[in-house]
Amino acid sequence: MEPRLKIENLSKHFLLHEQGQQIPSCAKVNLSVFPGQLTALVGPTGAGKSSVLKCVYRSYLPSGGRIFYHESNGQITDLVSASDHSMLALRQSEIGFVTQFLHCLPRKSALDITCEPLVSKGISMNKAHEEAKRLLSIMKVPERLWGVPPATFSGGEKQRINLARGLIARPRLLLLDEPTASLDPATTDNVVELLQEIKQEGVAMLAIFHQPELVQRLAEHRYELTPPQAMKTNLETLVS
Ligand SMILES: Nc1ncnc2c1ncn2[C@@H]1O[C@H](COP(=O)(O)OP(=O)(O)OP(=O)(O)O)[C@@H](O)[C@H]1O
Repeated sequence: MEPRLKIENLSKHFLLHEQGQQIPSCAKVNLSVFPGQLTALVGPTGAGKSSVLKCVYRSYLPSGGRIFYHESNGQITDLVSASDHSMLALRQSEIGFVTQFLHCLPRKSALDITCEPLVSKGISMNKAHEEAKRLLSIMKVPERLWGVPPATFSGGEKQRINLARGLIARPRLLLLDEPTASLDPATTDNVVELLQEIKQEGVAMLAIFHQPELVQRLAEHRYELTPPQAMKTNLETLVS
């Protein structure tokens, strides 16, 4: 089977100019993600797991390597060198990212926030509302909260909205950064079931889970990262 995502020799480091220091974040990462399967990123704190996801989504610009993504039109795009315009288009139509945190416009109801990705794909508001209600029920968000803006929700409630919104449009590649971190066991079980359901639909996933038990239940592949060595560098050497 062809991978939907193939990462080759990916590295990311940050340059702290004031301290004259280079902070390595991840290095020599090589992995593949296949349609209908989940690859889990594992490793200790600071090993660079989130940085890998951010490089794929291009919130971070990689320092080296290649990230090949197989688009729905058959084209293979290197996400390291793709234009910002192409990246935005892929984020809108094919690549989704669910983190622990919900960033959204104030004064929009939880239901409308959940619907947004479907509506922007041209699905009617009625259909989008129906699917959003199905997902919010699975996530055990109480119905009384559906019409309320999530700004005042608890951490766990916000995370449920975030997940429902991230899954509703069925991206072809789904990046998950500890999506169940503040959920109770019953809701976590529902999320696992939902992720299994969308895996069967062919969605490819690259994910970080806090609980090793979830890796065991959901992942076809594991990729272990080790923290790269911190380097103190002379900035003059770096820029020359
Ligand atoms: N924006 C940034 N600026 C500077 N350093 C960063 C930045 N983002 C990440 N790092 C550094 O890169 C390293 C890897 O961080 P990252 O968050 O990717 O690790 P992680 O494996 O996801 O950790 P955790 O399991 O604790 O979430 C850390 O040393 C971190 O301090």
